[in-house]
Amino acid sequence: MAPQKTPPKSKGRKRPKDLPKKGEEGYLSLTQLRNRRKRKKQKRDKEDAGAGAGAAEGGDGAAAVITSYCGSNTVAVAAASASITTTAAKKKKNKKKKHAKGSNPDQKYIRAPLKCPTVVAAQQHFSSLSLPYPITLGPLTRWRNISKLPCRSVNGGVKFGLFALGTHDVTVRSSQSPAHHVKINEGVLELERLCEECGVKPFQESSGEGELKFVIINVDRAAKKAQMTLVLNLTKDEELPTSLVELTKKLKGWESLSSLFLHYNKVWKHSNAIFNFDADSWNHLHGPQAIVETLVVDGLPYSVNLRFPPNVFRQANGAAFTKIIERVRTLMPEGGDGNVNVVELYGGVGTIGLHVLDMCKSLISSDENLNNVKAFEDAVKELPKKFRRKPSYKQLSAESMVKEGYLDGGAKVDVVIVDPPRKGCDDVVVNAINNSKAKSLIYVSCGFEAFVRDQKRLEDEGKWKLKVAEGFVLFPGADAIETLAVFERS
Ligand SMILES: C[S@@+](CC[C@H](N)C(=O)[O-])C[C@H]1O[C@@H](n2cnc3c(N)ncnc32)[C@H](O)[C@@H]1O
Repeated sequence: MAPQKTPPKSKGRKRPKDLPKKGEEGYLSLTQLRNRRKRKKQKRDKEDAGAGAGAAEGGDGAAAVITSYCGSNTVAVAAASASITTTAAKKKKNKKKKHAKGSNPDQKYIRAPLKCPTVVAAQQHFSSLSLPYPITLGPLTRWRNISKLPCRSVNGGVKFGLFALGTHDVTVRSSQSPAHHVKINEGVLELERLCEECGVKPFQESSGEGELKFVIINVDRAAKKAQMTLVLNLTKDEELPTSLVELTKKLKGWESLSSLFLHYNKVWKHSNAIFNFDADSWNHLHGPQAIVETLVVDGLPYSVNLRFPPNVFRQANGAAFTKIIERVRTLMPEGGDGNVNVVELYGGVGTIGLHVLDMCKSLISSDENLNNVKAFEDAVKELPKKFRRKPSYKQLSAESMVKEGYLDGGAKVDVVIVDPPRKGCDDVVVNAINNSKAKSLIYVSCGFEAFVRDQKRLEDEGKWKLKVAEGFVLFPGADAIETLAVFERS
C-alpha cells in the first residue's frame, strides 16, 4: 500500500478563519486568494496614479502645476491634496508598513514622488500664502550621477549599498538601483567582484575593524566614465594592506574608470561625515584631478566648464539642477541687463553664480570648503575673455562672509544668492541679509523645514517679501523637495 501523503505545510500566509471552507460556496484556494490580493493591489496602484493625475489637472487651490521635462516619464505624478481621506490614510499606513525597516530609502516614494510628505507640506505651505508653487519633475530613473555607498559584509560577501531604512545594514541590490547612472551600478559590481578577489575586508561598525568603509562614485556624464574614491579605515601613516594594493591595481584596468582616489578616514564609531577636512588625507592614484562638466543651460550665451574633484560638493541630479539654473537666470532682477553686483554664499564650485555672469557687473562667490577655490578659478580661466574679470572667490563660511562685511551697506551688492545645506542659514547670515542694501535675494533650498524658518525670519522684520516659489524634485522617490525662492524688498 502506498504511504499516505501528508498535505504540505503552507509556508506563507494562513487562510483567514472567516473565509468559506472547502466545499462551501465562494471557496477560494490559497493561490486564488493570492491572485485576488494581487489584482486588488494593481487596482489600488492604478487609483493612486489616477488620483494624482486628476489633482494635477484639476488643482485644489494649492497651485499644483506639474512640469515634466522628460517625455518618457511614465510613472504617475500626483499633486498634493490638502485633505487626506480615510482611504488615503489607509494606503499611507500600508505603504509605511511596506517601507518599514530594511527598505531602500531612495525609492520609498517612487510610485508617486509628489505625494511624499515634504512635497505635500510644501504645497500646503505656499497654498496657505496664496503663492503659486509649480513643481518640476524629471526622469525617475538613471538621474543620480554621484553615489556614496557604505561597504559592509553581507552574507559573507563584500557589498556596497545604501543603509536600509532604520538600520545600518546595506541594501544588497544597490548595484541594480534604478536611480543610479549605469556607470555607478557597473562600478559597484566591478568593485564587489574585485574586493572579493583581492580579499578586501569591509568595515565592521560593531568593532571598528576592516579596511574599506565607503566608495564614492562620481560619473563623468559626457565621457560615461567614473571617478572613484575609496574611503579607507586607515590613517595615511599606516601601510596599505596587500589586499588594497591589489584592488587599486586591478581597478585601474576597469575600462570605465576615469580616475581613482584614496581618502584616509579612520574613525572608530559610525559617523555621518564620510570625508574629513584634512587636505593631507587624500591620495590621487590615477586619471584627471577633476570631472569637467558643461551643463546645457537654455539661453546661456557662453559655456561654463565646471570642475568637480572628489572633495567638493556636486549636485547629485545634474539634469534637474540645470532646470533650477535656467529659472534663476529668468528670475534675475533688472531683466538681467548686466548691471547688478551679486554676492553668492554657499556657492560650491560656482555652479549657480558662474551661470549668471552675463547678467551681472560683478560676482563674489564664496564657500567654506577650501577645495572649491581651484575648481572655481580653473572654470573661470576657460570663460570667454569678457567675463573673466567679473568673478572672484572667497574661501569663507557664510558667517565669516557677513562678519567681514560683504553684505554691509558699503558693499557693492544688489543681489544675494544663497544655496545653503539642509539646515538652512545661520541666524547671523539671515540678520545680515535683512540689514544689507541688496534689492533681491535668490534662495535655493534643499531643506524645506529650514526654508520655512528662514522665510519667516526674513519676512517678519518687514524687510523682505517672498515673490516667487518653485519646487524641483531632485531626488525622485525620496522625501525631499528643492525650492527656488525669490524675495524682494517690501
Ligand atoms: C547645497 S550645497 C550648494 C553648492 C552649490 N550652490 C552647488 O549647487 O553646487 C551647499 C554648499 O554649502 C557649503 N557650506 C556648508 N556650510 C557652509 C557654511 N557655513 N558657510 C559656507 N558654506 C557652507 C558646502 O561646502 C556646499 O558647497
